[in-house]
Order: sequence, then structure tokens, then C-alpha cells
Amino acid sequence: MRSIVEAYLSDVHAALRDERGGAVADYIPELAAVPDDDFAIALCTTDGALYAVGDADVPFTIQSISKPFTYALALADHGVAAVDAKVGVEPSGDAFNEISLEPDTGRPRNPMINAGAITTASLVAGGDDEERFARVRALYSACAGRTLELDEAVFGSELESGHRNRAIGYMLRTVGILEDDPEPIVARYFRQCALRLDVRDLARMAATLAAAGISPTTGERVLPEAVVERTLGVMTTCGMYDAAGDWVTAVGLPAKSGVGGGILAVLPGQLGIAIFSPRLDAHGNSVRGVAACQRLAREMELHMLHVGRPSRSAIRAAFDVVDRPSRLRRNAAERDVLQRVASRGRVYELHGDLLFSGAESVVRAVTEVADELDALVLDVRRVDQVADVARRTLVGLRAALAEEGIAVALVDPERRLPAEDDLAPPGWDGDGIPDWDGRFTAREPALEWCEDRLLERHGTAACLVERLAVEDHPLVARLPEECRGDLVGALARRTLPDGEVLARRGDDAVGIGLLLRGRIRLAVTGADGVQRPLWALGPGAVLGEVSLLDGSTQLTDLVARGEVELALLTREAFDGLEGPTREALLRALVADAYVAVRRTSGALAERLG
Ligand SMILES: NC(=O)CC[C@H](N)C(=O)O
Repeated sequence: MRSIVEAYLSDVHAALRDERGGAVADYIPELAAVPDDDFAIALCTTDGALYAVGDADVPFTIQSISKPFTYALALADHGVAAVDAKVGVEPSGDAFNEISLEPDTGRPRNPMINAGAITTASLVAGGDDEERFARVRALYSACAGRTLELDEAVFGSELESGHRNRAIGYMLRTVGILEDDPEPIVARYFRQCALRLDVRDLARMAATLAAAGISPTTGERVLPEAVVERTLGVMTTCGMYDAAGDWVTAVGLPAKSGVGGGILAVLPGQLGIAIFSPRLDAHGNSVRGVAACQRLAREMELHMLHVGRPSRSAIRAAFDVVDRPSRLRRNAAERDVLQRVASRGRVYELHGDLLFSGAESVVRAVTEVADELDALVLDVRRVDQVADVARRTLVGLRAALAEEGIAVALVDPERRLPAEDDLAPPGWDGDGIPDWDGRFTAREPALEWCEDRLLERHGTAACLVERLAVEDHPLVARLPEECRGDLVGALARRTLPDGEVLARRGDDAVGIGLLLRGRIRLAVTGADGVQRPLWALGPGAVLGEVSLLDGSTQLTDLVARGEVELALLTREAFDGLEGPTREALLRALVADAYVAVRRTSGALAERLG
């Protein structure tokens, strides 16, 4: 099938095919001989999808596009302070080969001009010259996804003609920026510039930077994230030399050009672009390359400052817990309270990458209703990456809500947000990591938790009954006085540990269970073996009545949630009841079933309107 993405690239390629402006670099004799009309465009995504059009197989030398990668290696080797002591990060406004140093510090202004690049070449760690160059070549190759070879002819040509760079090297030695003989350092800089690649390799190198240092080919980390961030910053302001201002305005992508005719551009987090066309403008940037990047940025909306729409809220859904209640069958008193205090328990479902703006939208939404809140659930199951600032912001929200007496629980199976029992995330400078009032791996128990908090705050004595004496169970209480003793005497007491299965769907009926303590989950286990919760029952509920009444097998799995105490009336015990007791029990059970059906249908009618 025709590639849609390559069509974008082909359109730009066709539009610029006849652009004849510029001329190949001639100050390096070997480059002067390069065919000047080759033209290729490539794009690579951070997960490695690569698209290329035009003369994509034609090799060329990387030249100054090498500079950000050697700068990154020096940063990784020595850290920011040590590199900053030797080279600045300010745009020079000069040409790339300007023999210029900062008057006050004696440093080259930035690592993208030759003076800065020779300096960073000197900073690459290694035992000897060969090892240092081997490390440089290894890094470039890891970013390109294959081993890059040296173009000996171009290397030899620049070694022979590179007098201006030697002058820069000796000037750097004079002011102490270079601390050793400049000759081998300048020669190693020439070697890095003469490494040969094609536009696909260059697009992968760009995508490695776009992926914050992860190779799109192998998925391995080849550079530290913070190093890449700094390198991209310097590329944005200095990468296109004294055309950097026009570039950031018109293209808006961190980029680097080279006199071999290449341009590399990066859209952080998304993709890398590479262009090859040897004819250069007065700044030493590829004429077609600059024009192609301008078109791509415009037509594919790639400008890093392009804001098509304000960042979407991180809130996928927000609702009162009463609008999507838990599956726990509450008793009448509990239901009345929950209806009355409906909006004091809320659930916020978040999604996507959580950056500052997303976390801020959550804080703002919660703050607006905090005065009417008692309990809050943050469901982060659909959240992907969480930026540190977003993590700190949500933990800060939790602390602020706790000060207001508002309980906060998480639904966070992937543990995206820190908790007291976690190690503080790297770079954490927040306050102590609090423990959340609840942490769940699924939403259902979090909804129950939220309802329980409201019932604790606003409930009556008939709410959240921890444990019922069997005589107080509603089913017993509903029998005529003279029948109760007969029923109670026929009940067998059972205690189930958390997770114990009282019965499975399809088993013979276990009889009637009067729930006295804990909660029972009614579930069905599908052919795939996954247990799907249906309802949950708490103290005061009756279970198993339908199977007992119509002799069917168990309709659902019955699973203890926490330790459970119940009083069981088996089929045999039921048959052994005295006549009036059995009659009264049947009437109560049918009435119970009738109330349940009426309540459910009433709720549906109300919700469906
Ligand atoms: N801008 C460039 O690509 C210059 C690189 C070339 N090797 C030089 O030092 O002059």
C-alpha cells in the first residue's frame, strides 16, 4: 500500500527538486567534488518507523551534525559544570568557523561552532586518542542503528587543508581551554566530521534525540535524558549558526546542519527528520534542507511551539459516586444516606501523559468542589507517563485535601503515584510521601471505600453495621416471634477467611446464607477463567435463596471479601423446619426477592428517565 507519510515527504521533495540555489562547500577539496544535485528526505519516529524519499542511499559525511552528539558525550562523561567551564551555550551570531571566544571567560560561545566543537572533542573521555575516537564513533553508530564508517578521503582532505581549525585549536590552547597539544584534538575532530552515513541513518540519530536518548532501532538507552534535553536546547538556539533566529521562527525544531549537505531536525517526543542536499547557503546550511524543513514544519504542523489547541484536560471522567455506585447491595438506611449526601463523594478518572498542565487541571477541578467533598477517588489506570512535577502536584493535592479532612484513595494498579511504602521517586523534592487513605488495583473496591467514607461521616446506627447477631438479622426479625427460635436453631455458623470460595456457579445449592459480618462478592467466572464481579453483599443480606427455592444449582460464585461470618440454612435443615416456620420463611424470602426486583426496576426507571 502507498505510504501516506512518504507522500508528505515526496510532495516536499518534488516541490524543491528544481531549487538550484547554493553551492557545495569548496574549502575542503574532497567536498568540492561531491555531486551537488542529490536530494533526499527521511523521517523516523521515536519507535523506529522510518520513511525516506529521493536519493536516500547516497552516502555523505556528517560534518558539523556530529557536534551535538560529541557535546552530549562530553556532558555524559563530565557533567554540566565541567563542560560549562570550557564552552558556553550562547548563540554567537557568527559564522561556524569564526575564530571567536567570549571576552570575559575565554570560552567558545557554544559547542555548535567549530571552536566549541573542538573543545568538546577534547573533553571526550578515554585512555588514548584511538579509544576516544572509538567512543565517539560508537555513540554515533548506536544512534544511527548501524556501525558508521570513516570516509578516509574526506578525512585526509580536511586534515591537509584544515588550517583555520588548527588556528582555532592553537588559540584554544593559548587561553587554556585546550590543555594538551591541539594537533591530535583537531585531527580527532576532523575524523568525527568525516564519518559517513545516509539520510536514513541521520533520521534515526534525530529520532534518538527525539526519544530523549533511547535508540529507535534497539530501544536501548544510548544517552541520559537530561543530557539530551540540554543538547536539544543548545541545538535550538545555536544549531543553525547565524541563521538560528530565522530557523527557530520559521521551522521551530532543534536542528543541526553540516557542510556535507545534511540537516538533522528533532521534534521532541515524536520524531526526527533528516535532509541531504549538498548545495549550501552563505551560512553553510543546505538550501533545500532549510526550505524542506520549513515546508514540513508548516504542512505537518511540527513546529514545537505550535499549539493546535490548549492541552486537553487530564480528566477523562468525573462523577459523584452515587451516579455510578458500587455493586455492594446497601441496606435501606445506607441507600437513603448515600442519596442525601450524593455529591460529597467524587471519582476522577485521569488519562494520557500527566504533565504539569494535566495535573493542574485536576487540582483546579477538585478545588472547585472541595468544600462539598468528604471523599475522593483518583483513578489513574489510564494514565501513561507521569512527569515528576505532576506526581508532586497530585501528592500535594492529597496533602491539601487531608488538611481539609477529605479522604483520598487511588486506583493505581501500575503504582504510577508514590505512596508511603514506595521509595521516593528519583529527584523527589516533595514533602514526605503520604500514604493514601486507600489504594486499590480496581475501581469497584474504591467505589465501596468512597461510599463507606460517606456513611461513616453521615450515616446512622443502621449503616455500616460491622457485625450482626443472628437474632438481629433482618430475615429472622421478619418472621413471626414464635418461628424465630426454630429458624435460629437450624442455622449452622460458618467463618470464611478472605478470598475463600463458599460456592461456585453450577454447584449444588449451599442453602440460605444469612450474612452476619464481612462482605461476599457474587461473581461469574468466564470460559477464559476470568472472575467477573456481579454484586457484593454486606451484613444483613441473604444469599442463595433463589437456588434453594427453585432447586437450581448455584447461580454464581460466592467469594469472601475480608473475613466473613454467616449463618447457613442447608436444604436438609430447611426441610427439617416446622411447617409454620417454613411457610413464614418462604413468604419472607419471596417478599425479599420482590423488594429486590422492585428496587432494581425502580432504579433503572429513574436512571433511564
Ligand atoms: N559546518 C560544518 O559542517 C563545518 C564542519 C567542517 N568539518 C569544519 O570544521 O569546517
